[in-house]
Amino acid sequence: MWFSQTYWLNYKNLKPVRISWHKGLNVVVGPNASGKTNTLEALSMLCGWGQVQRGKLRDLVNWDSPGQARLYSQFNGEENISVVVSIQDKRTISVAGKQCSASTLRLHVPCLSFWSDDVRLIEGSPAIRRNFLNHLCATIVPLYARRLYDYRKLLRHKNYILRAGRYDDAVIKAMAPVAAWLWSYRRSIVDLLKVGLKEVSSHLVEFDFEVDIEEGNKDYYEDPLEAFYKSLAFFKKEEIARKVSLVGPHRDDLRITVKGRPAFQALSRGQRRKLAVAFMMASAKVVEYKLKRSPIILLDEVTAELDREGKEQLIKALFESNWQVITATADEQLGYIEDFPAKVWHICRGGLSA
Ligand SMILES: Nc1ncnc2c1ncn2[C@@H]1O[C@H](COP(=O)(O)OP(=O)(O)OP(=O)(O)O)[C@@H](O)[C@H]1O
Repeated sequence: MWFSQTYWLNYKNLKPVRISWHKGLNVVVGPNASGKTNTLEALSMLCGWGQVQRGKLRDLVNWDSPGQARLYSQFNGEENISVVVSIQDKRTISVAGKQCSASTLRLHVPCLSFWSDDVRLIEGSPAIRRNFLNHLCATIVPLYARRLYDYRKLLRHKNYILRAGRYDDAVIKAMAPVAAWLWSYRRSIVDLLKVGLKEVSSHLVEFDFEVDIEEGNKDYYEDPLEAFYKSLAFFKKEEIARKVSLVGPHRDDLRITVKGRPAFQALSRGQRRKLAVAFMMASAKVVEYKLKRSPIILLDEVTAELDREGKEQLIKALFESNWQVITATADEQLGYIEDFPAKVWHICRGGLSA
């Protein structure tokens, strides 16, 4: 899928403008605070995702013109559809004139984004890697988001009971099938992610690395349901003593190593950024394998901290991906790379132009 035309009104600092996007690689160049992230955020919302930073929906409406913010897009590709997103105190989405949910829209237009903080995928806490996996799994199967929500609700309840100094087998019984489902699904996606990483990383990273999922204190048993019960039995005393739930998908992590060492120790910042981008591109491959649709890729400040060679490698890899990629950068020199294979857009004070 790809954005063919967009139009926005009253969205943050963005000036109303009709844009006909290039089907391949697009680069939005502009100084700080010009509206690059806002542009990518508006595009991401048109694909059914939420705000980049937590806050009220009302904060997305232009401060000087209270009312509604409206985003429009025509998508082409595996399907030709028009999408309208209206934002005020709540968000409403319509696809081809009919109201629909964000998760349904995400299935029509799979979109993966990489925000400047996502470089922490390699060096940050396990929660960041779990979020990455959750985002990918939910893009492919909307039911995943529902199961995750149910699991988190049960987990909160279990922790509440543990804090009260009790242990409740009924909660465990309710949690077990959901935990087993999440573990199985995550593992199948990580297996595909490894295939995707093999395909994309040779163009992007010059070092070998290993990836695997580390399931939250799970003992090895073929059947994940059995593994959940057996691991819980093993950790029961410790859970009661520490008053916290220690076994389950909420403790999962993606183990990323280079020559047996954690990647965050073994790699420079630029290398970590390249590896994070490789993960993002590999996840786009997974979406393509599973949904049989080309994903749209949104990248914010992805070339920061890369040397000239790294930037050229990345641009080449993005160009050759055959996906629609829209990337934003403050790096004015990027557009001047020789034979630059992208459509360059300029943004200044919220006004986007060719
Ligand atoms: N609701 C709003 N109405 C009007 N302006 C807003 C609103 N919300 C945010 N802004 C402004 O949008 C401006 C641009 O933000 P954005 O994050 O897109 O910049 P950027 O081009 O990505 O900058 P940087 O290169 O520094 O990351 C900010 O200066 C912010 O004050």
